[in-house]
Amino acid sequence: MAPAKPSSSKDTYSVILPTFNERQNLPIITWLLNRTFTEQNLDWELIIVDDGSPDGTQEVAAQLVTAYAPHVLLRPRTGKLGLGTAYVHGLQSARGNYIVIMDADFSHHPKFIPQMIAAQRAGGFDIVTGTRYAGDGGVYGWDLKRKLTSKGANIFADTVLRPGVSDLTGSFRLYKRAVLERLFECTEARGFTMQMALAVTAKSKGYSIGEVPISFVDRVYGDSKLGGEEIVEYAKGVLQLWWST
Ligand SMILES: Nc1nc2c(ncn2[C@@H]2O[C@H](COP(=O)(O)OP(=O)(O)O[C@H]3O[C@H](CO)[C@@H](O)[C@H](O)[C@@H]3O)[C@@H](O)[C@H]2O)c(=O)[nH]1
Ligand SMILES: [Mg+2]
Repeated sequence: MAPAKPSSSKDTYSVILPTFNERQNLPIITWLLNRTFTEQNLDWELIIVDDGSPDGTQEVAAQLVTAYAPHVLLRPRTGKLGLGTAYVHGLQSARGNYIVIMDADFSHHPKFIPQMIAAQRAGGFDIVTGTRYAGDGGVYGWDLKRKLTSKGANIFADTVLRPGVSDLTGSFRLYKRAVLERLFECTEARGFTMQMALAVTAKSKGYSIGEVPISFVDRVYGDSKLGGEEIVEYAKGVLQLWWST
């Protein structure tokens, strides 16, 4: 799909970037985001929600706030409070009418953002989700166990809930701000289950979801924070949603 055409619209895109031990990734992802939005002539901001990373991520973020002023904001929290509440926290400071949620470790590459914006504009979608499991999308660098976990999680949720979204666990998404606010209000899940719960709830409320195939490349620096506990929580979350819808 063609990238979004340069625009002089009044739209503002707020990128919410949760970080935990992303000192090495943060400067490069910020540079790429700045280049991407500048090339597209789009108004943008980056909101870094760091949870007291012991590796010094916040010190790096503070330098980026100065270097990219006024585009970068740091909204730190004192402890590791999880991905879902980090999004909610970041949204409180966002001024954009569109919100991009993504990871800081390059598994979600900024180069896909113009395609997501173009898809949103073309289809008028409430949400556009990056998908690893449709079209040219794919996953690179994961071992077999992680690939099976991810694919299995999607098949499980799709079989139980039938939402018609090809990548339910992916978190690289563009939302209309009002839609995300509404979904946060009516979705209890705040762990790794949240991505799936947001997509399923969105569908049940009649919001439209477009898809853009993405290449998800495993991180080079740092470690994933996904563990066995999150997988059990995910399975419980699918069943709870099934029960309540
Ligand atoms: N602030 C904050 N950030 C966090 C926390 N835990 C993780 N992060 C940040 O959230 C992003 C994703 O964390 P990863 O640890 O890299 O997750 P992953 O295992 O690669 O999982 C990704 O893929 C899954 C789908 O397969 C997604 O479900 C998941 O949301 C994420 O995108 C990274 O930017 C990481 O620094 C936390 O407790 N607090
Ligand atoms: Mg990752």
